[in-house]
Amino acid sequence: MGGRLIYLMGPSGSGKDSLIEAARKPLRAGNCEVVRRVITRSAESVGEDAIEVSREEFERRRAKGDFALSWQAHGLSYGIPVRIDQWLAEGRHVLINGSRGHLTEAQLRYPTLLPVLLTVKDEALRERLLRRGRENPAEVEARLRRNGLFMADDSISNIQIRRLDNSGDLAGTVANLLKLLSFSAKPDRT
Ligand SMILES: Nc1ncnc2c1ncn2[C@@H]1O[C@H](COP(=O)(O)OP(=O)(O)O)[C@@H](O)[C@H]1O
Ligand SMILES: O=P(O)(O)OC[C@H]1O[C@H](OP(=O)(O)OP(=O)(O)O)[C@H](O)[C@@H]1O
Repeated sequence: MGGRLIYLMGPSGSGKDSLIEAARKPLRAGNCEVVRRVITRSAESVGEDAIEVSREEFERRRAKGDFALSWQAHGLSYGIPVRIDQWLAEGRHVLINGSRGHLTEAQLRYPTLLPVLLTVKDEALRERLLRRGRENPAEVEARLRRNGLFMADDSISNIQIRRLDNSGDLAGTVANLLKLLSFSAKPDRT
């Protein structure tokens, strides 16, 4: 029986990377792999544990079929390595840092994926993005605008999405994620 794809999504700055880092060990212990994304983010940027490549290299890998899923946002390209298919076939669950804008396409390829939406109160989002300090103020505003578009568009709420609030402390969010997955990620529910 195959594993289940856990599709974590949420606005930039909501805490997806922080949550993934904090939950990595218990997820592994629960038979859930976390995949490193391939991103065309410049090498000097700090941030998630991702594989940074040039645009040319990204396109080369995409054309070669290296990605199970790929999308563009914030002027960057993001790819999910195709090795996740092997893990899923072996019965392991896989958690990915996904995109709200790519959810529909992702569901076409993975009909049983579990969509988990990380939310955070509006006022905290700008503050977190600014505190992270990776983007300049204009880029932060662009991310907030993008989030506003998703909030105004109810298309991502047409399917059953598990919501996880990260407005409080991270440890609480980790505990809630693990609780949610221990219930939802069982193979017999796929
Ligand atoms: N629960 C939390 N409480 C306070 N700060 C948080 C929390 N979760 C994340 N952060 C901080 O918010 C910023 C954005 O988090 P990050 O994980 O980079 O978000 P994302 O990956 O969704 O863009 C980081 O500076 C991070 O340390
Ligand atoms: O369609 P959306 O839901 O808006 O998502 C667009 C992209 O933004 C997020 O990345 P990330 O949080 O890494 O963006 P960042 O570059 O601001 O960190 C998410 O993981 C997607 O790759």
